[in-house]
Amino acid sequence: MQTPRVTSYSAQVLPPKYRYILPKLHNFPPKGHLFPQSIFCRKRRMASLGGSGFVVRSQVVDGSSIGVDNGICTLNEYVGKGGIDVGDDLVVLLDHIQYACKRIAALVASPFNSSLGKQTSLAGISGYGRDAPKPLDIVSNEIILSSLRNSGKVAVMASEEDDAPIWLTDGGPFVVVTDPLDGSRNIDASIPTGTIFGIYNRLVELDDLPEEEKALLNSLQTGARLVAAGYVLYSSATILCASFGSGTHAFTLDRSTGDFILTHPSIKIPSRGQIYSVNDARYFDWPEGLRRYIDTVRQGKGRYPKKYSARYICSLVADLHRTLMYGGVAMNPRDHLRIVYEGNPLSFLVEQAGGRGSDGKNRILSMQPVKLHQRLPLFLGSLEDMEELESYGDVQQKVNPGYEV
Ligand SMILES: O=P(O)(O)OC[C@H]1O[C@](O)(COP(=O)(O)O)[C@@H](O)[C@@H]1O
Repeated sequence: MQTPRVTSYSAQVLPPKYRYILPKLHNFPPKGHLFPQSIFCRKRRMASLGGSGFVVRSQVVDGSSIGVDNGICTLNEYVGKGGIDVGDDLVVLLDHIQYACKRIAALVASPFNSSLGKQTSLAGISGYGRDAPKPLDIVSNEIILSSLRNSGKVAVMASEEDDAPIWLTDGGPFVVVTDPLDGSRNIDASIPTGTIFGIYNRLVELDDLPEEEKALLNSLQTGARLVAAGYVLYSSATILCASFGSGTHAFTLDRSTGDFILTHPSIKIPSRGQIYSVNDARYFDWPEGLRRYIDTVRQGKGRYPKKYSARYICSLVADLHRTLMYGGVAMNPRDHLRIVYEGNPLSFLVEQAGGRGSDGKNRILSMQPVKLHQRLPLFLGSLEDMEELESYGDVQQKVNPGYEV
């Protein structure tokens, strides 16, 4: 199996001449979010669930009712004309992303995934060291690429697995950034993994630039420009969590019908959690501020007078999903995760759920990426926990020795 690797464009760095221009382009088009507030999903009997007691609670999102007691609402219905109506182009794109993620879900759960993982010809691509793409990353990347291409709606795809963005369709209205299979180092132990994606509008004012250049510039949009973002968690359940700019909503795959069903409308991250999530074997490489913060909250001496617990799966999507559900902070304080594929989409989801995403100092969504594969410290979580953490000032891990695992 071959992976297309494009290497030509000068290290995928934003050329200096654009550093001032790109943020200005970001006023186009105005981002007063695309979608109307009124949300209604049509009723459907839960035939396939056979009265299992599965209930989508009626909730209020921005004053509108969403979900129907004892009824179900699929992702397609949610985003379609009877739902929030994100527009036909985005509906088509989401349908293709869903399909790709169902294929990846099947792949990671397959009895054959471990033999795939042992195709050494695909592993150990030189120069990547510990971050060498695993075969399942590569297959997942190809699945997503083919779905985006087939959608006809994507001008450019930038993937963590590719050196450069891939130009797909002239006139495609969207730009998709993705980490096709995050946490894949866990796959042999059947620990959860996830796909992360972000969707931007194509910047039409760049259309006349050479392909490589416009592909890069479109991919380096700030997170504040996201039209939609999401992750798919491959775990005991397959959960697609997404935001289209008005709240964060999770849909669970019903394996009997193949539909993603709205199960967690309008997720609100608790303003406080009692959980911190970090690889604390790195404690001795942390700066003083981060050590003090963790020492303080685990003794119950922080602003919230309870002892915090540690939870760390080492699979970003899973750690974030738990954080959205229970609150707290999920962090990787070293320069490891990437702003374009992980930082921006996940910060968008957290903010839409009422939390905060930062690099320990700055709001992620306001940062201008200057490199496609730019890495940064990433802190995502409950508003009050994040404020407390940031008040320690010095929380970014600057030394980053080569960890083996
Ligand atoms: O080794 P660390 O610093 O704990 O990093 C673990 C993190 O790296 C990831 O595995 C992503 O790294 P890769 O992009 O190299 O796969 C996340 O899923 C996880 O949260």
